[in-house]
Amino acid sequence: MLKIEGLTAGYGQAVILRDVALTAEAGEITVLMGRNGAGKTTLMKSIMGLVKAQSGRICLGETDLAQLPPHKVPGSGVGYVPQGRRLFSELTVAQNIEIGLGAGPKDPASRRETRDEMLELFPRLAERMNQRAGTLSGGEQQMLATARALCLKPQLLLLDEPTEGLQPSMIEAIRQVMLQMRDRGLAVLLVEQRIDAVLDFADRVSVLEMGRNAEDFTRAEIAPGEARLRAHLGV
Ligand SMILES: Nc1ncnc2c1ncn2[C@@H]1O[C@H](COP(=O)(O)OP(=O)(O)OP(=O)(O)O)[C@@H](O)[C@H]1O
Repeated sequence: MLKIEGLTAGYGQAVILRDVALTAEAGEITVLMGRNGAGKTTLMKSIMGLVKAQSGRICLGETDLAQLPPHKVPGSGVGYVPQGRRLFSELTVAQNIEIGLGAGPKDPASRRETRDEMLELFPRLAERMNQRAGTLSGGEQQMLATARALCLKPQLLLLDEPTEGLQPSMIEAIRQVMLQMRDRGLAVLLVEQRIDAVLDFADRVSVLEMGRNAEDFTRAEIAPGEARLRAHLGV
Protein backbone atom coordinates (compact mmCIF):
# COMPACT_ATOMS: atom_id res chain seq x y z
CA MET A 1 0.00 0.00 0.00
CA LEU A 2 2.42 2.73 1.22
CA LYS A 3 6.05 2.22 0.35
CA ILE A 4 8.58 4.92 1.13
CA GLU A 5 12.12 4.52 -0.16
CA GLY A 6 15.20 6.69 0.20
CA LEU A 7 13.29 9.66 1.58
CA THR A 8 15.39 12.69 2.40
CA ALA A 9 13.51 15.77 3.53
CA GLY A 10 13.71 18.76 5.84
CA TYR A 11 13.09 22.44 6.32
CA GLY A 12 15.16 24.82 4.19
CA GLN A 13 18.82 24.03 4.83
CA ALA A 14 18.02 21.68 7.73
CA VAL A 15 17.89 18.06 6.57
CA ILE A 16 15.77 16.10 9.07
CA LEU A 17 14.99 12.76 7.37
CA ARG A 18 17.85 10.90 5.73
CA ASP A 19 17.32 7.97 3.39
CA VAL A 20 14.22 6.78 5.25
CA ALA A 21 12.30 3.65 4.25
CA LEU A 22 8.86 2.75 5.58
CA THR A 23 6.09 0.34 4.58
CA ALA A 24 2.48 0.41 5.74
CA GLU A 25 0.26 -2.43 4.50
CA ALA A 26 -3.50 -2.47 3.95
CA GLY A 27 -5.33 -4.05 6.88
CA GLU A 28 -2.47 -3.34 9.29
CA ILE A 29 -1.62 -0.80 11.97
CA THR A 30 1.93 0.45 11.55
CA VAL A 31 3.29 2.44 14.46
CA LEU A 32 6.03 5.00 13.99
CA MET A 33 8.07 5.50 17.15
CA GLY A 34 11.11 7.49 18.14
CA ARG A 35 12.36 10.00 20.68
CA ASN A 36 11.29 13.63 20.64
CA GLY A 37 12.65 15.30 17.55
CA ALA A 38 13.40 12.00 15.75
CA GLY A 39 11.40 13.18 12.73
CA LYS A 40 8.06 11.38 13.10
CA THR A 41 5.89 14.42 12.41
CA THR A 42 8.21 15.48 9.59
CA LEU A 43 7.70 12.07 8.00
CA MET A 44 3.90 12.44 8.24
CA LYS A 45 4.14 15.91 6.70
CA SER A 46 6.36 14.58 3.91
CA ILE A 47 3.72 11.98 3.03
CA MET A 48 1.16 14.80 2.83
CA GLY A 49 3.52 16.90 0.69
CA LEU A 50 3.59 19.61 3.38
CA VAL A 51 7.34 19.07 3.69
CA LYS A 52 8.87 18.63 0.26
CA ALA A 53 10.92 15.48 -0.37
CA GLN A 54 14.44 16.36 -1.52
CA SER A 55 14.83 12.85 -2.85
CA GLY A 56 13.18 9.47 -2.63
CA ARG A 57 9.79 7.96 -3.41
CA ILE A 58 6.54 7.92 -1.40
CA CYS A 59 4.43 5.41 -3.30
CA LEU A 60 0.77 4.81 -2.54
CA GLY A 61 0.00 1.95 -4.88
CA GLU A 62 1.20 3.17 -8.26
CA THR A 63 1.19 6.87 -7.36
CA ASP A 64 4.36 8.62 -6.18
CA LEU A 65 2.94 11.17 -3.74
CA ALA A 66 6.30 12.98 -3.70
CA GLN A 67 5.58 14.08 -7.27
CA LEU A 68 2.17 15.58 -6.46
CA PRO A 69 1.37 19.10 -5.30
CA PRO A 70 0.19 18.99 -1.65
CA HIS A 71 -3.47 19.74 -2.47
CA LYS A 72 -3.67 16.58 -4.61
CA VAL A 73 -2.50 14.24 -1.84
CA PRO A 74 -5.76 13.89 0.16
CA GLY A 75 -7.69 13.14 -3.04
CA SER A 76 -5.20 10.35 -3.78
CA GLY A 77 -6.49 8.46 -0.76
CA VAL A 78 -4.64 9.78 2.28
CA GLY A 79 -6.48 10.99 5.39
CA TYR A 80 -4.38 12.99 7.86
CA VAL A 81 -5.12 13.79 11.49
CA PRO A 82 -2.30 16.11 12.52
CA GLN A 83 -0.98 16.54 16.02
CA GLY A 84 -3.08 19.18 17.73
CA ARG A 85 -6.08 18.26 15.55
CA ARG A 86 -6.36 21.56 13.62
CA LEU A 87 -10.13 21.88 13.71
CA PHE A 88 -12.08 24.98 12.81
CA SER A 89 -12.77 25.78 16.44
CA GLU A 90 -15.33 28.54 15.81
CA LEU A 91 -17.40 26.27 13.56
CA THR A 92 -19.80 23.60 14.80
CA VAL A 93 -19.26 19.86 14.69
CA ALA A 94 -21.69 19.64 11.75
CA GLN A 95 -19.82 22.37 9.83
CA ASN A 96 -16.45 20.72 10.43
CA ILE A 97 -17.83 17.47 9.06
CA GLU A 98 -19.30 19.34 6.07
CA ILE A 99 -15.82 20.68 5.31
CA GLY A 100 -14.46 17.13 5.37
CA LEU A 101 -17.27 16.01 3.08
CA GLY A 102 -16.57 18.92 0.75
CA ALA A 103 -13.34 17.26 -0.24
CA GLY A 104 -15.02 13.88 -0.84
CA PRO A 105 -17.69 12.51 -3.20
CA LYS A 106 -19.90 15.23 -4.67
CA ASP A 107 -23.35 13.65 -5.01
CA PRO A 108 -25.76 14.38 -2.11
CA ALA A 109 -26.72 10.73 -1.51
CA SER A 110 -23.17 9.52 -0.98
CA ARG A 111 -22.35 12.59 1.12
CA ARG A 112 -25.32 11.79 3.38
CA GLU A 113 -24.27 8.18 3.56
CA THR A 114 -20.69 9.12 4.53
CA ARG A 115 -21.95 11.58 7.13
CA ASP A 116 -24.24 8.95 8.68
CA GLU A 117 -21.38 6.48 8.70
CA MET A 118 -19.20 8.96 10.62
CA LEU A 119 -21.92 9.60 13.19
CA GLU A 120 -22.40 5.87 13.65
CA LEU A 121 -18.66 5.49 14.18
CA PHE A 122 -18.59 8.42 16.64
CA PRO A 123 -21.96 8.56 18.45
CA ARG A 124 -20.64 11.26 20.80
CA LEU A 125 -20.39 13.59 17.83
CA ALA A 126 -23.96 12.86 16.78
CA GLU A 127 -25.12 14.25 20.12
CA ARG A 128 -23.11 17.44 19.63
CA MET A 129 -23.70 18.50 16.04
CA ASN A 130 -24.43 22.14 16.88
CA GLN A 131 -21.67 22.57 19.45
CA ARG A 132 -18.65 24.65 18.45
CA ALA A 133 -15.61 22.44 17.90
CA GLY A 134 -13.47 24.58 20.20
CA THR A 135 -15.71 23.76 23.15
CA LEU A 136 -15.47 19.96 22.71
CA SER A 137 -13.36 17.92 25.12
CA GLY A 138 -9.92 16.84 23.88
CA GLY A 139 -11.19 13.34 23.12
CA GLU A 140 -14.23 14.64 21.25
CA GLN A 141 -12.00 16.95 19.22
CA GLN A 142 -9.83 13.98 18.31
CA MET A 143 -12.93 12.09 17.22
CA LEU A 144 -14.05 15.02 15.07
CA ALA A 145 -10.62 15.40 13.48
CA THR A 146 -10.60 11.66 12.72
CA ALA A 147 -14.16 11.75 11.34
CA ARG A 148 -13.21 14.66 9.11
CA ALA A 149 -10.21 12.76 7.74
CA LEU A 150 -12.34 9.64 7.16
CA CYS A 151 -14.94 11.59 5.15
CA LEU A 152 -12.53 11.30 2.23
CA LYS A 153 -12.73 7.50 2.31
CA PRO A 154 -8.94 7.21 2.44
CA GLN A 155 -6.96 4.04 1.78
CA LEU A 156 -4.26 5.29 4.13
CA LEU A 157 -5.01 6.99 7.46
CA LEU A 158 -2.24 8.97 9.19
CA LEU A 159 -2.69 9.80 12.87
CA ASP A 160 -0.08 11.84 14.75
CA GLU A 161 -0.26 10.98 18.46
CA PRO A 162 -4.05 10.77 18.50
CA THR A 163 -4.37 9.72 22.13
CA GLU A 164 -1.89 12.20 23.62
CA GLY A 165 -3.30 13.75 26.77
CA LEU A 166 -6.63 11.88 26.64
CA GLN A 167 -8.33 10.03 29.47
CA PRO A 168 -8.45 6.20 29.31
CA SER A 169 -12.05 5.87 28.09
CA MET A 170 -11.33 8.23 25.19
CA ILE A 171 -8.08 6.44 24.37
CA GLU A 172 -10.04 3.19 24.20
CA ALA A 173 -12.69 4.74 21.92
CA ILE A 174 -10.03 6.06 19.52
CA ARG A 175 -8.26 2.68 19.54
CA GLN A 176 -11.49 0.90 18.68
CA VAL A 177 -11.96 3.15 15.66
CA MET A 178 -8.38 2.49 14.51
CA LEU A 179 -9.00 -1.26 14.81
CA GLN A 180 -12.23 -0.96 12.83
CA MET A 181 -10.44 0.96 10.08
CA ARG A 182 -7.73 -1.70 9.98
CA ASP A 183 -10.39 -4.39 9.72
CA ARG A 184 -11.98 -2.52 6.83
CA GLY A 185 -8.68 -2.82 5.02
CA LEU A 186 -7.21 0.64 5.50
CA ALA A 187 -3.51 1.02 6.09
CA VAL A 188 -3.26 2.87 9.42
CA LEU A 189 -0.01 4.71 10.18
CA LEU A 190 0.17 6.00 13.70
CA VAL A 191 2.71 8.05 15.61
CA GLU A 192 2.74 6.90 19.22
CA GLN A 193 5.24 7.47 22.00
CA ARG A 194 4.09 4.96 24.60
CA ILE A 195 5.30 1.38 24.30
CA ASP A 196 2.48 0.03 26.46
CA ALA A 197 0.01 1.40 23.95
CA VAL A 198 1.48 -0.54 21.01
CA LEU A 199 2.40 -3.90 22.55
CA ASP A 200 -0.99 -5.53 22.00
CA PHE A 201 -2.07 -3.34 19.14
CA ALA A 202 0.55 -2.77 16.45
CA ASP A 203 1.09 -5.04 13.45
CA ARG A 204 4.47 -3.41 12.79
CA VAL A 205 6.63 -0.89 14.57
CA SER A 206 9.17 1.26 12.81
CA VAL A 207 11.63 3.24 14.92
CA LEU A 208 13.28 6.45 13.77
CA GLU A 209 16.43 7.76 15.41
CA MET A 210 17.71 11.22 14.51
CA GLY A 211 15.91 11.13 11.18
CA ARG A 212 17.13 7.68 10.14
CA ASN A 213 15.64 4.20 10.31
CA ALA A 214 16.80 2.54 13.52
CA GLU A 215 14.91 -0.78 13.62
CA ASP A 216 11.67 -2.32 12.36
CA PHE A 217 9.63 -4.90 14.24
CA THR A 218 6.98 -7.24 12.83
CA ARG A 219 4.00 -8.30 14.96
CA ALA A 220 5.85 -11.40 16.15
CA GLU A 221 8.99 -9.42 17.00
CA ILE A 222 7.39 -6.65 19.06
CA ALA A 223 6.87 -8.45 22.38
CA PRO A 224 10.22 -10.30 22.37
CA GLY A 225 11.91 -7.08 21.24
CA GLU A 226 10.40 -4.92 23.97
CA ALA A 227 13.71 -4.32 25.75
CA ARG A 228 15.36 -3.15 22.50
CA LEU A 229 12.36 -0.98 21.74
CA ARG A 230 12.65 0.63 25.17
CA ALA A 231 16.36 1.18 24.63
CA HIS A 232 15.67 2.96 21.32
CA LEU A 233 13.18 5.23 23.02
CA GLY A 234 15.25 5.73 26.14
CA VAL A 235 12.45 4.68 28.49
N1 LIG B 1 9.17 24.10 10.63
C1 LIG B 1 10.37 23.67 11.03
N2 LIG B 1 11.50 24.34 10.71
C2 LIG B 1 12.72 23.89 11.09
N3 LIG B 1 12.91 22.76 11.81
C3 LIG B 1 11.82 22.06 12.16
C4 LIG B 1 10.50 22.46 11.81
N4 LIG B 1 9.63 21.56 12.31
C5 LIG B 1 10.37 20.64 12.95
N5 LIG B 1 11.68 20.93 12.87
C6 LIG B 1 12.80 20.15 13.44
O1 LIG B 1 12.79 18.85 12.87
C7 LIG B 1 13.19 17.87 13.83
C8 LIG B 1 12.18 16.75 13.85
O2 LIG B 1 10.94 17.27 14.33
P1 LIG B 1 9.62 16.40 14.31
O3 LIG B 1 8.52 17.27 14.81
O4 LIG B 1 9.46 15.75 13.00
O5 LIG B 1 9.97 15.28 15.40
P2 LIG B 1 9.03 14.25 16.15
O6 LIG B 1 9.74 12.94 16.11
O7 LIG B 1 7.67 14.31 15.61
O8 LIG B 1 9.09 14.83 17.63
P3 LIG B 1 8.00 14.88 18.80
O9 LIG B 1 7.93 13.49 19.36
O10 LIG B 1 8.65 15.83 19.78
O11 LIG B 1 6.71 15.39 18.23
C9 LIG B 1 13.35 18.60 15.15
O12 LIG B 1 14.71 18.84 15.35
C10 LIG B 1 12.61 19.91 14.92
O13 LIG B 1 13.17 20.96 15.68
